[in-house]
Amino acid sequence: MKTELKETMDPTELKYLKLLAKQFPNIQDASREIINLEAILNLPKGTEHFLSDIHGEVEPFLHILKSGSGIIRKKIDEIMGSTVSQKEKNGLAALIYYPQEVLERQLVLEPDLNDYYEVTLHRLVLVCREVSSKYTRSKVRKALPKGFEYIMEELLHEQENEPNKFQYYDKIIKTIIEIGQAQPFIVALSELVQRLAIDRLHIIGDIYDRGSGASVIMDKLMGYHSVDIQWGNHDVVWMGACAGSTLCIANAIRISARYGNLDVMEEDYGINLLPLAKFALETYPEVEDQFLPKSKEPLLEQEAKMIAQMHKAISVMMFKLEGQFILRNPEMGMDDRLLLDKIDHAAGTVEVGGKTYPMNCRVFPTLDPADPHALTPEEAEVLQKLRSSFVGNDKLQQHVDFLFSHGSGYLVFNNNLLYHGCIPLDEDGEFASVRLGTKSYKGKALLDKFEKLAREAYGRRREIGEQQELDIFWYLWTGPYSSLFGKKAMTTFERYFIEDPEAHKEEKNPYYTFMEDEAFCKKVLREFGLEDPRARIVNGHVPVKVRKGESPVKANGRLIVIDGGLSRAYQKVTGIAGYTLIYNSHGMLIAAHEPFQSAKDSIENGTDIVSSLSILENYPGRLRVADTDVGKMLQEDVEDLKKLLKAYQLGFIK
Ligand SMILES: O=P(O)(O)OC[C@H]1O[C@](O)(COP(=O)(O)O)[C@@H](O)[C@@H]1O
Ligand SMILES: [Mn+2]
Repeated sequence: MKTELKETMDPTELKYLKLLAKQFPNIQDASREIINLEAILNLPKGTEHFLSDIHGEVEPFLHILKSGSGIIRKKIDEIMGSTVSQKEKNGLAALIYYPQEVLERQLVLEPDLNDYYEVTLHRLVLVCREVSSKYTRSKVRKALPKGFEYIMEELLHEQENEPNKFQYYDKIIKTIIEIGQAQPFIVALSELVQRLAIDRLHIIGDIYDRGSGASVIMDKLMGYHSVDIQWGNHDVVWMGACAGSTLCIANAIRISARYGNLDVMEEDYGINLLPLAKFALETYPEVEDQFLPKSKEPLLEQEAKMIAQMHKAISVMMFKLEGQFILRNPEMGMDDRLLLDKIDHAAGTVEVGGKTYPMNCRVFPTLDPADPHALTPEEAEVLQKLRSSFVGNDKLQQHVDFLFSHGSGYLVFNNNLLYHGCIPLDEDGEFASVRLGTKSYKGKALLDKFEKLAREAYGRRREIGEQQELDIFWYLWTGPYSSLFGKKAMTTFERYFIEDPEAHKEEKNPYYTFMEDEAFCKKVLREFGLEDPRARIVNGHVPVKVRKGESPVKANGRLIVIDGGLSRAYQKVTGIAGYTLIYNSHGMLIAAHEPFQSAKDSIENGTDIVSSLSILENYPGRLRVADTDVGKMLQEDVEDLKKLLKAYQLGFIK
């Protein structure tokens, strides 16, 4: 037997097993690990949570995150059934989401606080047990808050239904209250429920722009236990801005001005906008309506006026820089976006796509018709100052570093393909072939190349002398074959300066027609190595117009679009406040969210924002860790360990 194995054992394999033996130096250790891994493989698959197009809307984002898109409320229902009133269940959910705030209110409202604490602690432990039941003890232990680990473990694993254990269990809870630790304990348990309810968070792009809270959202994501991000077109603008692209910087400021968020930009990132303000006040004394901010809160007239002036100043700079970008990158095929040179200043018209339109504005004091894309010395100076504010910005850099370390252009994860925009197609539905440098790329290779170029540009940002080296970020924002943008052109210029809505239309890539087709989606999935009939594409970027009868589920369930419009500015178009997706061991659920009132409303009235959770697919058997990507790796580990065990048993390794 021994010789037989010796003859068949590959020397490289033996070498590998000897290395493995350093980690598991004897039969007992290797056996224990095999048993441990086999047990993990049989646990139910962890819950994944998908969010997209957050667009700086921090309050609804946090609420969706805290509530696990309704998963926690569902668990409460399952545990409490109809033994507890709806009102109490809502109250418990609100407590789990906002423990500090709810407890503060209870201090005033509750006639018998100790009784409230006791009931609440008992209930929280039940919920906590339920959400932790999917994990190994060791994983739960690692998630336990410092200081409370021991007691929490006791509570989570005690069988209080056993008569001789009940008193012990009950005493722990009573003592927590007696020694004045109920509040911190409730907070810790609530946060633990939030933490354990979701095993992995996926953000399908567009964290930035429109709303005011992107920086807070990034901080939250950086502290989250397990997250990946697929870059959105709005995110790459900020990534490019951080790398020093003046064009991306101008665009980030333009959008912040458009939505009245310049103050947040100054407060959150410490961007010094004074040079821009000074220049704008001197250069554009008149206010034009199209540059007034679309702000949720009414602004003081004077403030709105000043933002409008800055908005116009930075937009003109952006159009000039975009013109320079187009001229230095002829192969990118964006000549049709050269528009400043198509303005007839005397007639007050502009020619776009062979059609002449009247312009709603004739005031372009910094524009030289002979050289329309040249910056004036003052504009160049303003941009240089803004650039140094962005490039030397520690906080922005931390956020963008995180977008690079935890983000990518697309992701294949547990049988799903995740990306923000699209796979660029030709008119006939074939993967479009795009020339980048000396070669052409299409399908997966194109997305890989985009990502590689962005990573390289960011990695080299400190050595970069020419703006051209950062142009990949602008192409990803608005290029006709950008996988993040997915449209032929962005009509920003037209939407500022031409009244005719015909000129504002943006033509979508044929992808958005083909995405409805099951055979096409399967082809995309195959391109990314997903052959399983249950594989799916999860897409963001295009608001689902529920109001017009659109559905987030396309192509017989092979593709799901989860941009329902968290962005408040888009809710009138969509009719709801966004979709999110849950993928747990039972299957997939889509949560459709109603517009979010406020965290205050949830705290005071127990209101939630999930309007409905609908089942997209229910698997007949439960999915196990063995069915996941991590599970596949663990299975390989088990195989290796079994070989090691055999090598020990047969004496190849002593
Ligand atoms: O409504 P706004 O903020 O002016 O933005 C409109 C622009 O946003 C875009 O839709 C891109 O943003 P999204 O990625 O959120 O769709 C452009 O295509 C369009 O020109
Ligand atoms: Mn987008």
